[in-house]
Amino acid sequence: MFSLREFEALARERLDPAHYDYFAGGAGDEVTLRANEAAFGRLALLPRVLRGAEKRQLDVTLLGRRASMPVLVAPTAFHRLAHPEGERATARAVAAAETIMIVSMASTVAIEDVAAAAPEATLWFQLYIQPDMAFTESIVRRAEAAGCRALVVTVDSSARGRRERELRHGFDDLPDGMCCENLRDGDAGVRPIVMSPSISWEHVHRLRQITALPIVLKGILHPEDARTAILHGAAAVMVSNHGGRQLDTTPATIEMLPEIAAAVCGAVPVLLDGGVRRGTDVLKALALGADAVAVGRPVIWGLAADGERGAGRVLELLRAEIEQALTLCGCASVHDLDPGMVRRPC
Ligand SMILES: Cc1cc2nc3c(=O)[nH]c(=O)nc-3n(C[C@H](O)[C@H](O)[C@H](O)COP(=O)(O)O)c2cc1C
Ligand SMILES: O=C(O)C(=O)c1ccccc1
Repeated sequence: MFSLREFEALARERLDPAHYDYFAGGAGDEVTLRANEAAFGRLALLPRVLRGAEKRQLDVTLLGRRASMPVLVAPTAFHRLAHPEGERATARAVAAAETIMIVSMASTVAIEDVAAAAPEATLWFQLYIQPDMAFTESIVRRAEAAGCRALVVTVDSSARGRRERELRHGFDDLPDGMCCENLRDGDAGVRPIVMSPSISWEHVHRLRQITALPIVLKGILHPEDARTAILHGAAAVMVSNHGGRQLDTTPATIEMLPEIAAAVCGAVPVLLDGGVRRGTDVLKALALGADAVAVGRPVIWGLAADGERGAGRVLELLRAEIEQALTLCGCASVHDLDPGMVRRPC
């Protein structure tokens, strides 16, 4: 396997078609799903030459934790649909790669068990704020106790995206023996995840009173919301359109990045996900103002192909591609990239 795309092809062969389409699909006409990847393709890298740097530095520090490269694992639900070890395998691959896994609130392995499977991994916990704030607080306590280092609050999901591939397969529940383990509520069983239109900045404010963990807001697309996020004490913002799975026809994330980076103006780290498939995509995002990126589907394709090894291989392919592209761009470090190295051909 020599590229992330080959993993997707293999995953498609291996997975139940309903599960493949759950992972691969987007909302509506999948305009945004395609736009995320296509927008990277329209950008050109403008390399510098003869800058004589022997070694390259890929590591970054985010919210006080080192990652060996500027690539995180985005939160994605239901890893056990891709591999029996599920999120345990992903976390082990992330620990070996020395990067950061954002564990989905909708993981099919409980956050405590993900942490136990990979004690060395840096884990952040993704949260959909539930209107029942007492229940939200109990989930936050579990994430804290499991050793998660940040809360990544997803803010692009005031309703569930309408994904026609899921509707066509009638995919609306996990198979027997699998559930959202983080949603267990004592004798009440497993609660459904509520995506509520009532969630507001006020809830972010209340969450900050509940926990001392840094709060990352995921799903920011409007520069004005990036400014508001900082005013509300966000420790980082994540530019994301949920991989095209929520509101269709939003812009590609890489297209909004320059404006958001300008609005944030270095106040907090800026992360980006959506359509990152190559090391050159990572360089473009860093050049345009991201501190790091995250990958969603590619990790699932790796997991489906070969469990921990496959997810690990996906991360190592990206690392090798980043190192290669940095070298050819004349950069000794990921910090040497700047907006002048990215061109949009007219
Ligand atoms: C199958 C799948 C499940 C996802 N589940 C979640 C989730 O539980 N929480 C969340 O915040 N984002 C979720 N996302 C969105 C990802 O975090 C991320 O924004 C997106 O996948 C990035 O795009 P990429 O897949 O093109 O890399 C999911 C995405 C996919 C593909
Ligand atoms: O599928 C998704 O994109 C997603 O975010 C999600 C949220 C809750 C449960 C399952 C998946």
